[in-house]
Amino acid sequence: MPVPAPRPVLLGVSLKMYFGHHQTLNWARRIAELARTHPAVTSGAARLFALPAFPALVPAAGILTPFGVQVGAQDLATEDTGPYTGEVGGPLLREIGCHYAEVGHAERRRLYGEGDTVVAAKTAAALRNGLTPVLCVGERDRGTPEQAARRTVDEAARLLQGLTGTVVLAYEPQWAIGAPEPASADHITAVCDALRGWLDARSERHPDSAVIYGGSAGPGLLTRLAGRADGLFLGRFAHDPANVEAILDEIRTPAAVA
Ligand SMILES: O=C[C@H](O)COP(=O)(O)O
Repeated sequence: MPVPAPRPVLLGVSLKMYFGHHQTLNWARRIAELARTHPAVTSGAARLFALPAFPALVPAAGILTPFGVQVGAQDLATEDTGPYTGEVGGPLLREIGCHYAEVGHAERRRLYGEGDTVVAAKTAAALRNGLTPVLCVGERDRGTPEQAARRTVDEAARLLQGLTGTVVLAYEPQWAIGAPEPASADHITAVCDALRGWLDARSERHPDSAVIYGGSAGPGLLTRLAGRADGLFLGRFAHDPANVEAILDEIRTPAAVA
């Protein structure tokens, strides 16, 4: 039986609300140049995606997608169209070239009161509009890896109940977001292994899905995770493209393996 090809490492970046418009586009140009030239990307060993603020989506997609870097929104409406002032719906996001929509980030839960019902409805909205949800899951308080794994798998199961389609599960322990350091490699791998096992048992419902880690992720972490996560979901440490390059340098390319 042929050996399945290893999954490409998936590196996503959410710019949150950190950058201005021109700053976003300058950053996107640097990332596009990395995607054009870095062997980890050109060999197919790594895939990149970026989630800028809504107004930058169209120009950022114009800069990034020609080099295979997919873009996505940091949020989307539960509804597709109608009288929802200030919201942005999945059909529009799809129309302007989004591939991803992030849902369930801890900041949206904590600051904007989004709970499981809203997060599940946004996940459904993404899937029915052909967008891959980047579904953030993760425990609020620091505990043991076993507790975190149990809680996080339960959360994913709750939020994806009755839904089918490719998803990216972004494991983000809430206590590690905006921190000086990520969670320990042992903690991350225990939870990512549990999420991977859960997804693999549902591969017909959620084909080609990925489990990535976010929460103060930066250079060096992929190496410490030794392939036990499908990639990283980066925040502050991706603001400097040199850090993205350093992370890409950690990924073994087919040429480097041979
Ligand atoms: O969306 C990204 C995560 O919340 C991680 O952000 P951070 O790396 O700045 O902690």
